[in-house]
Amino acid sequence: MIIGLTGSIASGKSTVAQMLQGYQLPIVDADIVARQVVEPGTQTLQQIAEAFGQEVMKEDGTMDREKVGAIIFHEPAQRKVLNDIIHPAIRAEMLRQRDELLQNGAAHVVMDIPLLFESKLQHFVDKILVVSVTEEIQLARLMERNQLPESEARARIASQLPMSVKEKGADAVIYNNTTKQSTAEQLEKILQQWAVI
Ligand SMILES: CC(C)(COP(=O)(O)OP(=O)(O)OC[C@H]1O[C@@H](n2cnc3c(N)ncnc32)[C@H](O)[C@@H]1O)[C@@H](O)C(=O)NCCC(=O)NCCS
Ligand SMILES: Nc1ncnc2c1ncn2[C@@H]1O[C@H](COP(=O)(O)OP(=O)(O)OP(=O)(O)O)[C@@H](O)[C@H]1O
Repeated sequence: MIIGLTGSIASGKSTVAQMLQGYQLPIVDADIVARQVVEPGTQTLQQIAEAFGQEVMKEDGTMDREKVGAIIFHEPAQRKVLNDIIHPAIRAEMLRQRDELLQNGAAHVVMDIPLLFESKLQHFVDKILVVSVTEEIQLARLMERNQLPESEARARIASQLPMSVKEKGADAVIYNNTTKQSTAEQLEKILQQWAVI
């Protein structure tokens, strides 16, 4: 079974992904792939430098993530420019990693895709698991984790679909508002229901 793990920014996807790894389930992580496809020397990075200018490049030849983030989380048109360049590369690499795991005998693969709904990638997966939090907790955890002022954190949250839309499209929802223990218990029940464990 291919499980799509999604939710909004700072909802707790990585936290749940770590728990899934504890069940020996292999993960394909879109955020990691998004870093791999812009490594120095890639065509994708070259296209980003052409579109956004040399000022988004660091001296060591890597992409300045902070600068790109400051642009694209505030300007929808610029976000589309970046997405149009980077998303095809991310998709191709994610499918390659998924197929490699399946060929190597994995019975189940988890695909951690923050923008699964925004990018309409439901067809990539068999079941969709959404990690949900209230906006208040999401905001507090995002500000704390990324050391962001409230305005920056709100801009990032606003750049994604509302949590309620993601919950509607889910096969199962984990409510990650309280303890990690509660989250782990909800996850275990879902995996049992889906006969993954
Ligand atoms: C803008 C970038 C450089 C900021 O880098 P940074 O290290 O600060 O954040 P990171 O990559 O860890 O992403 C954190 C979270 O931001 C959200 N996010 C990232 N990109 C986007 C986007 N284009 N639209 C909406 N939300 C996004 C996701 O929830 C993601 O999990 C980076 O996020 C990026 O390259 N984004 C484009 C690729 C993409 O869409 N990634 C999301 C997964 S496919
Ligand atoms: N149940 C919880 N209780 C307390 N803190 C939590 C809980 N779940 C997650 N966190 C914390 O909230 C922050 C966001 O969680 P996490 O990084 O797992 O989210 P994410 O959905 O993967 O985020 P992103 O979309 O940005 O990659 C982290 O600092 C994490 O340690």
